[in-house]
Amino acid sequence: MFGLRFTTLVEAPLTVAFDVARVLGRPWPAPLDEVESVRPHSDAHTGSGPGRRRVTHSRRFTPTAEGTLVEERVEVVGGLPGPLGAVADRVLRRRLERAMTAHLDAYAAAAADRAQDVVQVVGAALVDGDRVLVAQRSGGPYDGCWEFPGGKVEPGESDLSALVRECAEELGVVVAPEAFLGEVPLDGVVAGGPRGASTMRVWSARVVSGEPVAHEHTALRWVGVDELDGIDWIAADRPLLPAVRTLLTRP
Ligand SMILES: Nc1nc2c([nH]c(=O)n2[C@H]2C[C@H](O)[C@@H](COP(=O)(O)OP(=O)(O)OP(=O)(O)O)O2)c(=O)[nH]1
Repeated sequence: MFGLRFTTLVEAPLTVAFDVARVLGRPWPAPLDEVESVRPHSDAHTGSGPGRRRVTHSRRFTPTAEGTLVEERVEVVGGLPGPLGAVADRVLRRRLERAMTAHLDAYAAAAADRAQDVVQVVGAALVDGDRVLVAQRSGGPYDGCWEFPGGKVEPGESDLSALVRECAEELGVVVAPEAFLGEVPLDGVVAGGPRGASTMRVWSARVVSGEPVAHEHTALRWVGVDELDGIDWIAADRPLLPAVRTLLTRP
């Protein structure tokens, strides 16, 4: 019995990191059965391995400021008892390590490549003391819903440059991004891409120059922690609220 753990940082949004991992599968021939799958956060598969062993392969996808951190665990149980079994386990372990390392390099490159075709959205949780700025969308499918100021990242643009540019265009202010708060999958079609492929990545930020004015939204509001839940948010944004609440209540 032994276990292996691998971590890979993928320059791709959560959804792309997850979907590409699923397409590529794993670098050994025996198929595994799915135990669970929570797109785009985790999956686990199990099945028979060589020499009457049982193999379980689980993956967890975590958003970070730099990209998606993919943690993989391969657990191998069973096999021959005694010293012979220990030797066989060592050989299999080395084979799996080599195969997984090559596989993960190819995977990271494929996911980064695929990410080029998926338009990303960035959002700013602009904080002033114990309040955060929310903006009411004007027109389109989310007309009247509230959101974080932000928008689509342009080709070749970094997430943070897009965040600063969008806040300047939408609110007429200069902002300084601070902490990465999280990433949520967007259900809809973004910029004509595949449905459900894009995500929004949100940072906390502060206004360093100017006073926010609604250039593109119907209205702006500074809200406190008690008002957060009652707002008619775009549904995709709700999973970010615990992180925003923490921002507003920290001493
Ligand atoms: N800005 C923003 N967009 C969000 C949020 N939640 C959410 O699902 N979205 C979706 C709505 C849109 O499909 C997409 C953002 O596109 P956008 O229309 O705001 O982008 P943009 O400012 O670049 O707009 P445009 O130049 O194409 O008009 O992300 C949010 O909190 N803020």
